Amino acid sequence: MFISIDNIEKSYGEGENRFQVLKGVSFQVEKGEMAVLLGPSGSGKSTLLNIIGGIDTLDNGRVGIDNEYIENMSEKDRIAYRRKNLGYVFQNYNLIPNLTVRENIEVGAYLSKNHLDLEELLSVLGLKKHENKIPSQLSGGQQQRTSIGRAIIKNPNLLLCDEPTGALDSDTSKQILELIEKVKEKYNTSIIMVTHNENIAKMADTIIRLKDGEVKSINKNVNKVKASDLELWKTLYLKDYLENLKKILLNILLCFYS
Ligand SMILES: Nc1ncnc2c1ncn2[C@@H]1O[C@H](COP(=O)(O)OP(=O)(O)OP(=O)(O)O)[C@@H](O)[C@H]1O
Repeated sequence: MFISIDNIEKSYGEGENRFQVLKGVSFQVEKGEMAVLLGPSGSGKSTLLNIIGGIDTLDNGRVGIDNEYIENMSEKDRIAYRRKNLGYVFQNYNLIPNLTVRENIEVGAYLSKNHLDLEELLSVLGLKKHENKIPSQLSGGQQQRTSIGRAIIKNPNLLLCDEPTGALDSDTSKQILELIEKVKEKYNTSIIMVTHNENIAKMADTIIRLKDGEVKSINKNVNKVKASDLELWKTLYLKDYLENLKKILLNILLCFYS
């Protein structure tokens, strides 16, 4: 097994305020496979991703990539391990504001001896004509393409994506998901992607459902959908509809009690 997440436990706070966020989470991901972590807000998805990415620490359990376990390493080896194995894509891009697209991606290349070819990657990302712009001159989708480039240029074994389309409209979201799918197929990258969107999960090889810090189910996705065929608008429409309904009900209540 390529990526092995074994019995992860994590709590925040002390004494009476102690709150267990992850209660023994285990799953595996094969090389070149995409796993989606699906679950409601507060179920522990981002905490888990941050632990796998070495951004946060765990209380119990272990994370292994290709039989290397980060918990057994010195700080120096841990940094080298992160550089070699991990790329991170966040919802809010986190680009360096005064560097161009090309320079932002190049930052990732300096972290690896085995990096991908920058010119080829700029073409794969569809960013060739924007390469000399700085982030404030880009659309949200172009900024997210740049952040995917920065994460992937070092040719990591594992790409971690935390709600990568959370700040984007449905058309741009689809383009970004198509790009993530293309990267996975071209470079055989393993991907763990966090989302609360059931429709996005349909593109995964494996769907892992989390609830209250526990794994509720792990399913191989036999009816996998290509990113280009995902129906994202339905979810957004339902979300907008529920939001409007909530506002209407609140207004009725306010009228009633005022
Ligand atoms: N640094 C922290 N200190 C204390 N509690 C935290 C910390 N980080 C997360 N939590 C708590 O852990 C729980 C899980 O948070 P997490 O962000 O992992 O959930 P999530 O499933 O990613 O939610 P969302 O979809 O809303 O981002 C939440 O109740 C949150 O308040």
